[in-house]
Formats: sequence, structure tokens, C-alpha cells
Amino acid sequence: MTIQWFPGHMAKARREVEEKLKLVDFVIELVDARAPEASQNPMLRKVLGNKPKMVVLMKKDLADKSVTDAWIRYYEEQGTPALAVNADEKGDVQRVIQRAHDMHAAKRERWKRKGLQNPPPGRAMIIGIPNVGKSTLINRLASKKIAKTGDRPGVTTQQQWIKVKKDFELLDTPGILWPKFEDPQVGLVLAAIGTIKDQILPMEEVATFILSYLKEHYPAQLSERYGIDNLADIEVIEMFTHIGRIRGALEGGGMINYEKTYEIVIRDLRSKRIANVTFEKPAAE
Ligand SMILES: Nc1nc2c(ncn2[C@@H]2O[C@H](COP(=O)(O)OP(=O)(O)OP(=O)(O)O)[C@@H](O)[C@H]2O)c(=O)[nH]1
Repeated sequence: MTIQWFPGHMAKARREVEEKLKLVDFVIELVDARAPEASQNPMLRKVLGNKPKMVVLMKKDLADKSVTDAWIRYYEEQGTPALAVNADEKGDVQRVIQRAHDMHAAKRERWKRKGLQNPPPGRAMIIGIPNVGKSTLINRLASKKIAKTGDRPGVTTQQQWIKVKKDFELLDTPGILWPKFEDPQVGLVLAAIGTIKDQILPMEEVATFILSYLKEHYPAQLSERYGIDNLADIEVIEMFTHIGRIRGALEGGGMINYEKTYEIVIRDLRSKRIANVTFEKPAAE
């Protein structure tokens, strides 16, 4: 199974990112804390060249905290600053600002040593795949401080900068890149977390993947949400029947409406009704 989606936009998106990259000192890459590998940009490393990046694991409130901590250790061990964020937590947003400030500290010091008393602010852009939380984070970082600081010479399109802090400015539009999607397993994970549009993969496959994954890794969530406890004896198809019945996904004659049941499971996972679930662990763990 090969998933094809917005292929036409890819080359254009990459060109746009490359153009914007010329304007910034470093990059803030957003990934989904529930699937940091699947939700990353496979081309980013190449596109970035030597440009420094920090990673923000978004939607930490939906992910398994212990695995999120393991991912942060993993990135930091590789020398990439990383932190997890729930966009609704002010403290998390403040930490992004602090880390972004730190990203530019060495350059600022070099400038100062060379005698520049007021070095220019560090400029950054946010990059990530669709639906990862880019606009949300930009808005939270901007708060009420949106300032038009003008464009830089040599760029035809006007770029707006958000003055987040005295020495940190953010490009007001994010760079959008695509996740890797050749691997069917990755496709299922991306569909489960809501990156891939629902029409692309059959709901049945996505919902089956979710229940099988929960059965293996997060049985407590199945118990809490659906009262399914006797996991050793229950097949996924029986779980759907049970869920359809308790959630009233029925059609004429009391038959289970399975399509509706698949939708319920997928919606439960994408909202906080089934939380603390992560689909990928770092390789070393
Ligand atoms: N639970 C949770 N939801 C979040 C968080 N951040 C963003 N979201 C939600 O994720 C969805 C997508 O957020 P956006 O900010 O629109 O994502 P985007 O990356 O700009 O999306 P595109 O415009 O499609 O590229 C929205 O429903 C947000 O409310 C978070 O930290 N936790």
C-alpha cells in the first residue's frame, strides 16, 4: 500500500522552506509527541544544512509522559535541544522562549566579543508537518507582542517578524513539510493521530490498528474508556462489537453499525478521551 497525498505541493513547499531558511538563524521543528519519528520531516536534515534546530514535541498532554521524557533524552543525547509542550500551558510556552533564547546565545556572545554592543535578535522559524500545532504555537508565542519589524533586503515577499522577546524574533508564517508516508505502519500512525485526512486510509484499518495497539501497549486505557478487561480472551472484532453496543452505534434491528464504531474509536483517540498514548519509542529504549 502506498499512500499518495498532496504530492503536488511537496516541491513547492520545500522551495518555500528553503527561501525562508535564508532569513533565519535557527529552526524550531515541531513534531507530535505521540509519534515523533512518523511526524518528522524526512527531508529536513538535508534542507537545513548547518542551520541549528531545536525540537518541540507538541501535544504532550495526549502522549505517554514517560515515553515523552525518553524522547527528550534521546534528542538531547544527539545534541539537539528538545522540550515537550502543551500549548495550553503558559509555562511550556515560556520554556520554548527560554530555549530559543539559548539557541542564539553563542552567536550573540561572539558578536559582543567582536565589539557589537547591541547584536541583532536571533531569528527563527517554525517548521512542521500539517496539523502538528504550528499556528497554535506561533499564536501563543506571539501573545500580544506582534510587531512588524519589516523585511530583509534581497527578499521579494515581505516577511513579518513577531518580536517574542528583545533578542528573539519569529517568522509569522511556518514552514510546512510533509511526513514520510511510504511505510504502511507509519501511515496508520499518522492517520491515528489525525495528520492524514480520513478519506486516505479506510477507517476500519485505522481503528483496528488503534485497538490492537492499545491492547498490546495500553490495556489500562481500554479498560477505562470501554470497560474491556479480559484482554487475553478478546479479539479486536469483539471489541468493536462491545464498543458499538455500549456506545449505541446501532442500526435497525439492533445490529452494530461498525462504520460508526470505527469513527468513535478514532475520535476518542484524537481527543483527550483516550490520552497518555504514544505510538513510537526511541530506538535505544
Ligand atoms: N491537545 C493538544 N492539542 C493541540 C496542541 N497544540 C495544538 N493542538 C491542536 O492541534 C490542532 C492543529 O493545530 P494547528 O495549530 O492548526 O496546526 P498546524 O500545524 O498549524 O496545522 P496546518 O495549518 O494544517 O499546517 C488544533 O486542533 C489545535 O487546537 C497541544 O499542545 N495539545
